[in-house]
Amino acid sequence: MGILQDGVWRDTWYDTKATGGRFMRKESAFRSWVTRDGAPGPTGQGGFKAEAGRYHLYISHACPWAHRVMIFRALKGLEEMISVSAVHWYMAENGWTFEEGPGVVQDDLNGAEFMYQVYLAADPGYSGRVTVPVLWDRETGTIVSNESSEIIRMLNSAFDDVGAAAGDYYPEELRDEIDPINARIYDSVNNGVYRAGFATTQAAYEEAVYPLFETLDWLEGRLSRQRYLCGDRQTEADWRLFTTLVRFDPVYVGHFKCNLRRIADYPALSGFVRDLYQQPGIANTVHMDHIKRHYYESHGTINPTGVVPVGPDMDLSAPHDRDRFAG
Ligand SMILES: N[C@@H](CCC(=O)N[C@@H](CS)C(=O)NCC(=O)O)C(=O)O
Repeated sequence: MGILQDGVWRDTWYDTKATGGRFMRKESAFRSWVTRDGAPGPTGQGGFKAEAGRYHLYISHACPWAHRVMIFRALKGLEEMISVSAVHWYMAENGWTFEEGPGVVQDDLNGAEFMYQVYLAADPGYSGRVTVPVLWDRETGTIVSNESSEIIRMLNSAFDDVGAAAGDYYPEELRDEIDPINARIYDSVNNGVYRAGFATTQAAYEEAVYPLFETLDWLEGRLSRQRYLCGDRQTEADWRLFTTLVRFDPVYVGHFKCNLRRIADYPALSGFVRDLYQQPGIANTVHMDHIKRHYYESHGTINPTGVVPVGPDMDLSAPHDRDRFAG
C-alpha cells in the first residue's frame, strides 16, 4: 500500500491519526467521460468518443469498486469492445502489481509491472492514491477516469450506438429514486464496511458499524416486498449493493468486524445476492479466491499472520425465490 507524491512512489498505510482513527476516502483524480460523440461529459475533458477497441480497463477481481465496472461490461455485452488487465490480489509495498498468478491478466498495453506505472504513464508528476478501476484511452494514451460510479454510467449508455447490448440501468424516470438509495448505500454500506474495518479507534469503528446494520435492516425490509431496490426493474443501485454483499460473509464479517449479523441471517438480502449472482454473465465476474486472499493477505495491520479463513460454506448457485415478485 502506498501513494504517489510528485511522481515518486512512497510506501505508506492510510493515515488515520489526523482524523480521530477514522478512514477518510479521497476523491478520484481522473474525471473525464467517454460519450457517444466525444462531447465533454459532466466533468473533465472532451474528446473521448465511444469506439470499439479504443478503451482498456485496469481492474482487481478483489475490489468491489472495480467489480461494478466488470459487471457493467458484462451486462452491456462489451467484452469484445473493451479489453481488461487484472492485477494480482496481493497489494503490499508496491501497491497493486501484475505479478503472475491465477486470474492475473498482464498489462500488454503499457507493459507495467506495477499499477502506479500506469498512473505515471498518464501523468508523470501525479500525486495521489493509485486505485483501480482505471479506464484507459489507447488513442490519447491517458486515463479517462478512475471513478467507478462514473465509469458504470459511461458503460451503461455511451456504447449503445456502436453495438452494446440493450438495457438501461440508470433510466431517467427512476433517477430520483436511485440517487438517494445510492447515497445511503454508499455511505453506510459500500464505504461503511471500509470505515468499520480501517478504523483505528473503538469510537470510529462503532460510528461506522451501527449505521451499516441499520441500513442492512432497512434494505431487508425493502427487498422483502419487491425483487429489486427500485421495484421490478434492475438498476445500477442493485449492482452497486451486490458487490459489497457478495463480499460480506466471506470477508467483511470477520476481517472488517462487521459482525452484528451475516447476510446469511437476512432471508431477503441473501436471496437477492443469489438472484443477481445467477443473472447471465455475472458468476464469471466473481472471483472468490482473489476476494478472500486480497483482504486477508494484504492488510498486515489488521491480519498480521495473513492466514485466510477457509469458510464460510456459501452456495451462490442455490435456488432463490425472488422470481415470486414481478420483474
Ligand atoms: N472511488 C474509487 C475507489 C476505488 C478504490 O478505492 N479502489 C481500491 C481497491 S478496493 C484501491 O485501489 N485502493 C488502493 C489504495 O487506496 O491505495 C472508485 O469507486 O473507483
